[in-house]
Amino acid sequence: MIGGGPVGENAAQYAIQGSDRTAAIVEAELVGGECSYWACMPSKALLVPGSVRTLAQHMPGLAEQPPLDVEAVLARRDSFTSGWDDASQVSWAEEQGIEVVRGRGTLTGPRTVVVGDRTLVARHAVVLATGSVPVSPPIDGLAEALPWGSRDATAMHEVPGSILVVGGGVVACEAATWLAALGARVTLAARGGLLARLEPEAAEAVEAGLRDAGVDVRLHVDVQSVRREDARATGEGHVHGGAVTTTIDGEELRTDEILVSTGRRPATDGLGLDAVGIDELEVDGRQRVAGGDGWLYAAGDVAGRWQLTHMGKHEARICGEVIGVVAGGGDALDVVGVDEDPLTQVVFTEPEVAAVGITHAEALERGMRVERVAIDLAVAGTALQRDDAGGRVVAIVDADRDVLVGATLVGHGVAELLHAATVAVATQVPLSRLWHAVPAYPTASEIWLRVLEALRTQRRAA
Ligand SMILES: Cc1cc2nc3c(=O)[nH]c(=O)nc-3n(C[C@H](O)[C@H](O)[C@H](O)COP(=O)(O)OP(=O)(O)OC[C@H]3O[C@@H](n4cnc5c(N)ncnc54)[C@H](O)[C@@H]3O)c2cc1C
Ligand SMILES: NC(=O)c1ccc[n+]([C@@H]2O[C@H](COP(=O)([O-])OP(=O)(O)OC[C@H]3O[C@@H](n4cnc5c(N)ncnc54)[C@H](O)[C@@H]3O)[C@@H](O)[C@H]2O)c1
Repeated sequence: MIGGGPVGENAAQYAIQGSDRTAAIVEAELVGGECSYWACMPSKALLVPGSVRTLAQHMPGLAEQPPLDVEAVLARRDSFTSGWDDASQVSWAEEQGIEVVRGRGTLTGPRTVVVGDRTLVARHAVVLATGSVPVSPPIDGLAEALPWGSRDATAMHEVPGSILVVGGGVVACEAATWLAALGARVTLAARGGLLARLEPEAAEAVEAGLRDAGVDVRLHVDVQSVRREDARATGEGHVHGGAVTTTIDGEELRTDEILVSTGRRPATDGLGLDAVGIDELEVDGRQRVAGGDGWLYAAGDVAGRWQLTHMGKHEARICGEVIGVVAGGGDALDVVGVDEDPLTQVVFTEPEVAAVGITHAEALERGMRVERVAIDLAVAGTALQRDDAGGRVVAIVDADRDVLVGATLVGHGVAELLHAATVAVATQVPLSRLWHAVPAYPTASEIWLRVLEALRTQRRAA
């Protein structure tokens, strides 16, 4: 494996488990990758305290909430990143029989990876699991201002008094949420709307939530130039010098810091793809790289299908299984591929967004005869959980096959409601059967009964 993030770890484990094969993970930084140290884990650790406080604020009987104790929140975040020490993950790899090779790996020929002065030659396969790197827009003066990236925001050691978050995707929305909860004055500037790839209900609710939290949300704007006279490389997670002046649609904004969260691209620089005759990295449903002659695989962010840990690990499990089957003389096609598997995602903002499968717009693009149901997230189970319960559920149905192909929930705590919809979408259970899956009372899951009832009403009216 080149790259020891969650995907490289999982692919290695699945490729060798139950066999006498061996695996090596080549890792340039920390085993556990971006996810463990600068992405999923620290970001969620920073978001949970704010979410708990908002819940308490809407729960009669709980004392008035003081501001968050920033030091305690950052210390808890540090415990989730093990102080940026990967010793436990290295031990895990070694226990699985996986060797960890420190350094940057480069392909130099078929099955051959060079790491420093070491050359590793794989008997069966090489898996590219190098993740992704942030992209920075070509804004005048931005690079010279030494802006924060997502690593600074997740590994934050001091909370800037004020910060401009550039971008309208998941990183921007989540980072604006935790920065505001921790006391920063936040402005968010995006060139489009928020969370553009999700149902419009998600963007509307997240925008309202950010505004409620005091974030100045500026959408469909042009960030034209950035000026920072006193830019200093003070280190990751520290404010990088003096004030930043940003021109947005001709208007100047002065903040203590600026965070760039404008997307990521596959980490293929310096990987040596040209040495093995590959111009562009493309994978099939079994994670085999096109043009790789059967020995080269890619999974996770670098493979370019999606940029999510759980989806990358799903690819890794299939990739590892395929490697094992092929090494044992079998056919890769014996393993069911990932092609048709639905995407699941949770955006951990206030309110949360949880989505599976395709949106209404995607269903129409595919030429489906589609039914869309959108109802309020209002059942006894949600109302009991908090006084400001609310939100929406959108269900997308393929009318010809009578199956759910997409669902989006927007509301507090909806993350844990998603898997029921995921099971329905992934297994394509006919809705007539789903009617017999009775949700317990009074739980939030009753919302799925309401969706089916709304669909019946809609059908009767049509
Ligand atoms: C702020 C933020 C929050 C996120 N939150 C979530 C979330 O809540 N849930 C979710 O599902 N996803 C989340 N993501 C996305 C998630 O982090 C990625 O999808 C996931 O990390 C991808 O895993 P990976 O193993 O493919 O890559 P990575 O985790 O990036 O790991 C790749 C590893 O490869 C190493 N590497 C790269 N090149 C080389 C080389 N040439 N030689 C040796 N090693 C190399 C890197 O050092 C790194 O350790 C978040 C992303 C960000 C930025
Ligand atoms: N909870 C989660 O699962 C989670 C959390 C964080 C990140 N992620 C993953 O990480 C990936 C990267 O996230 P991201 O938010 O960086 O990327 P993204 O592609 O989701 O969003 C990029 C945003 O930046 C905006 N943008 C681009 N150029 C701009 C400019 N010049 N000025 C203003 N806005 C500009 C785009 O319009 C878009 O809104 C996502 O694909 C997501 O899957 C997941």
